[in-house]
Amino acid sequence: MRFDRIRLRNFKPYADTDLDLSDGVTVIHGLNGSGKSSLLEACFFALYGARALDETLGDVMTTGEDETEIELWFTHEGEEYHIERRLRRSGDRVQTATCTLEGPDVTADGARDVRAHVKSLLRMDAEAFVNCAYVRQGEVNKLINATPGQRQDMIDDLLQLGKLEEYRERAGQARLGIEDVLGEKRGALSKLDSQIEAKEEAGLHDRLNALETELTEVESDIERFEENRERARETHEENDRILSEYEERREKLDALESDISDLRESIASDERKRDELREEVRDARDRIETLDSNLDEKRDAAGLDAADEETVAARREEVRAREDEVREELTETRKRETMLSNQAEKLSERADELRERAAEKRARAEELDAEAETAESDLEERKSNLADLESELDDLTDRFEDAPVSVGDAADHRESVRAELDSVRDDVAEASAELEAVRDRLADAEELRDAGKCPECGQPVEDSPHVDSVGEFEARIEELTETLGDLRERRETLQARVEAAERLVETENRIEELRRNRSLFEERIDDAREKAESKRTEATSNRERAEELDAEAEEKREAAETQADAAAEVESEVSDLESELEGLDGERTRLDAVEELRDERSDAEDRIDRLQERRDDIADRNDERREFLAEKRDRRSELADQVDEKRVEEAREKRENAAEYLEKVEVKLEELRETRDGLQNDVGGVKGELKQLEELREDREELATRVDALESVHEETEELEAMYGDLRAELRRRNVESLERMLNETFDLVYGNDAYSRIRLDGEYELTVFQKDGTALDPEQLSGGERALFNLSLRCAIYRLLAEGIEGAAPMPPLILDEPTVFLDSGHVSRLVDLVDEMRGLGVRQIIIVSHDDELVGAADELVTVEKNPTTNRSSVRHEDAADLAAAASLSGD
Ligand SMILES: Nc1ncnc2c1ncn2[C@@H]1O[C@H](COP(=O)(O)OP(=O)(O)OP(=O)(O)O)[C@@H](O)[C@H]1O
Ligand SMILES: [Zn+2]
Repeated sequence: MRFDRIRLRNFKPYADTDLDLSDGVTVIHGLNGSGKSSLLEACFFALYGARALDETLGDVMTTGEDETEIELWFTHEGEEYHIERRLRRSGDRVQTATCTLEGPDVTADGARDVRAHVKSLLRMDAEAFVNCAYVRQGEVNKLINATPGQRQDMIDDLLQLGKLEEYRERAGQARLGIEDVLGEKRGALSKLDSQIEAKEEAGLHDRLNALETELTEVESDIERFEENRERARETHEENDRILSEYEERREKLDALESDISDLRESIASDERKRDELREEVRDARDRIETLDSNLDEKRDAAGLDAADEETVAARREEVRAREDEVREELTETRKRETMLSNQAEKLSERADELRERAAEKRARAEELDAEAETAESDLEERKSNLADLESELDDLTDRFEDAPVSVGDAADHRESVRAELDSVRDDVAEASAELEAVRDRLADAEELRDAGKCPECGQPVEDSPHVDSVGEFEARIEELTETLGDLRERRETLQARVEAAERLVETENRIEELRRNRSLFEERIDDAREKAESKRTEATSNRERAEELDAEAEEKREAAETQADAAAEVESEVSDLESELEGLDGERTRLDAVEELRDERSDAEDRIDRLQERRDDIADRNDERREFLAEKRDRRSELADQVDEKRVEEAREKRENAAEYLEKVEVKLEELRETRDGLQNDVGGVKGELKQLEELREDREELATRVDALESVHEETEELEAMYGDLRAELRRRNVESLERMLNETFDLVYGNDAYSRIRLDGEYELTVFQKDGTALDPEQLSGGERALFNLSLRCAIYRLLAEGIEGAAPMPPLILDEPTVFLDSGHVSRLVDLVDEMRGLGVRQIIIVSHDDELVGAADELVTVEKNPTTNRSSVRHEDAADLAAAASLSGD
C-alpha cells in the first residue's frame, strides 16, 4: 500500500495544501509547530475518520473556518483509491458532511461505511494501524509500557489470532449452555428416580388388595340391610292398609250418624213450617169475611144490584158513553163563548177608538178658531196702517197745489233752475273780474296823469292823444257796479228757487214710495181676510165630524153590550156541563172501589189455595225423609257389626314397630354407604398412584436418553473449545518464536553492542532483555534511547512478521515514524538509517518520517519542507529538488 497524494483545505494550520507522495523514504522536516505532525494526522484521519483522533472533529477544523476538506489518494494491491471527507460547522457542532471512498470496485458513502471498507482493505482498524504502522510522536514506549496481556491482545489482533479466541469463546459458551441444560436434566432425572423409589417402597399393590377385600364385605352388608328394610316396608304398608280400612269405616259411620241427625232435624223444622202455614190460611179466611161486608157497602154506594163483573162493566160502559157526550157538548159551548166575548171586546175597542177620534177633531176645531182670531186681528191692524198711509199721501199731494210743477215733473224742474243759477254765477264772476281790471287801469292812469305823463303810453303828456281816458274808465266802473248788483240779486232769487225745487223732489219721491206701499198693504189685507175665513170654515167642518164620530161610537158600544150578555149566558151553560162531568168521575171511582175489593177478595182466595198446596208438599217430603231415615239406621247397625277393635289394635302395634326399624336401618345404611364411598375413593387413589408410577418410569426412560445425548454433545463441544485454544496457542507459539527471532535480529542491527546478549519474548508475551553476563533486565530498566531503539525494533519486527507471517496478501501500509530520533545520539541515528534501509529491503514500499535530523534528511529519497507563514499563521509544504537534497546531504556531511 502507498499514499499517492494528500490534499487539505482548512485542516489545522493548512489553508490549502496539495502534496504528492511517492515510493521510498520521504522525510518531512520543518521548524517546531510548522505543521509536520498535522500532515501525518491528516493521512490517518482520511483513513479512519474520528476514530483516528484524540481530539474532537472541531479541533481539526482551522480556527475561524466553517468547512474542512481532506482528500487522500492511495494505491493498494495495484488498484487506486480515493477518500474524500468534508466537515462542516453548524452552530456549535462540527459534523461530517461528506465522506466517500471510491475504488475500482467499491463506492462507500458515509463515515461508517468508509471506515468498514478501509478496515477490510487494510485488514486493520485504527488502533491496529497505530500499533503497527504509525508510530506517533511520543508513543515510542507504548508497547514496552503495556502489560503482557495488552501486548498479547495487540499482537494477537494484528496477527488475526483474535478470531480463533473468538471461536474458542463461542465454543466455550456453547459448552456452558449445554452444561446448564445437562445439569437441569440430570437434576430432573434424579428427582424422578427418587419419586419412583418412594412409590415402589409404598407397597401399592398390597394396599389395593386389602382395600378391595374390605370393600366387598361392606357392599354385602349393605345388600343385607337393604333386604331387611324392604321387608319392614312391606309389613308397614300392610298394617297401614288395615288401619286405613278401619278409618274409612269409621268415617262412613260418622257420616251416617250426621245424616240421620240432619234428617231428623229437617223433618221437625218442616212440621213447624206446616203449622205456621195453617195459621196463615186462617188469617186469610178472616180477611175474606171483612172484605165481603165492605163490598156490600160499596156496592150500595155505587147503586148496583150486584157486585159481579158483568153488572159493574155495563155500568161502567154507561158512564163512559155519557161522559163522551158531555165532553163534546162542552167543547162546542166553550168555542161559542170565546167567539162572543171576542166580538164584545172588539166592538168596545172600536167604540173607544171612535170616541178618541171625535175628541181629536174637537181639539183641532179649537186650534183653528184661535188661528182665525189671530188672522182677524192682523186684518184690523193692517187696515189702520193703510188709513195712516193714505192721510200722509193726501198731505204730500197738497204741497204740489201751489208748486210750479205737478207731481212727476219735480226733478226736471230742479235741474233747469240749477242751470239758470250756474249761468248767473258765471256772469257775476265775469263782471267782478272786469270791474277789478278797470279799477286797476284807472289807478295807473291817474298816477301817470299826476306825473304829467300819458296815462296810456307813458309819453310826456304834451302832445299825448290819450289824456282823456281816465274819464272813460270811471264811466265803465259805474256801469259795471250797477250790472254786478243786478246780477247778485238775481243769484239770491235763483238760489231760493233751487232749494224749493229740491224739497219738491224729496216730496215727490216720498209720494212714489207711499203709493207703492199702499198697493202692497191692500194685498196683505186681502190675504189676512181670506185666511181668517178659511180657518173658520175648517173649524166648523171638524166639529161636525166629531158629532158624527160620537154617534158612531155610541152605536158600537151598544152592540158590544149585547154580545157580552150573550157570552155570559153561554158561560153558565159551560159550568153546568163541567159539574156533570165531575159527577160522572165520582161514579167511576165508586165502581173502581167495588172492583178493587172484589179483586182483593179473589187474591185472598188464591193465597189460601197456594198455602194449602205448600202444606201438602211439605207433608209429602217428610214422608220421603222418614223412609230414608229408616234406611240409614239399618246401614248404621250393619257397619257397626263389621268393626273388629282387637285386630285394629294389633295392626297399629305392628306398623309402629316397622316404622321404628325403618328409621334405624336408614341410619345404618347411611354409615355403610359412607364407608363404602371412602373405600372406593381409596382404591381409586391407589390405582391413580400406580398409573403415575408407570408414567414416571416412562418419563425417566425418555429423560435418561436425552441426558445421554447431551453428554455426548457436551464432550464434542469441549473438544472443539480445546481445539481452538490449542490452535491459537500453537500459532501464538510459532509467532512468538518468529517475533523473538526478528526482534533479536533488528535489535542487533540498531543496537549492536556488547552489553546485551539477546531479548526473550516468552509465550505470555513477557519481554526480557539479557545482558552478556546472563542477568535479566526489564525493558523499562533500559535507558531512554535504548528504549526508543527497542521499541522501534519491536515495531519493525511486528511489521516484518506481518509481512512474512501471514501468507498471501499482506496489507503492508506505509511505515510512518513521527520524530523517532528524539532520544537518539548521532551514532544511533545512523543505525536508524540502517533500519530504514533494512525495512526498504524487506519490501516496505513507502516510509514516511518526520524528523529534523540531518542524517535522516540525507537518507531521504524525497524531502518535504513544511513552513508556517508568521503573519497568516498558515502552513505550506514543498518538495525540495535534488540539488537541495544534495546540498542538505553535503551539509550533513560537515
Ligand atoms: N485547528 C487549528 N487551526 C489552526 N491552527 C492549528 C490548529 N490546530 C493546531 N494548529 C497549529 O498547528 C501547529 C501544530 O502543528 P504540528 O503539531 O503539526 O507541528 P510540528 O511541525 O509537528 O511541530 P513539532 O516539530 O514541534 O513537533 C501549531 O502551531 C498549532 O498552533
Ligand atoms: Zn511535530
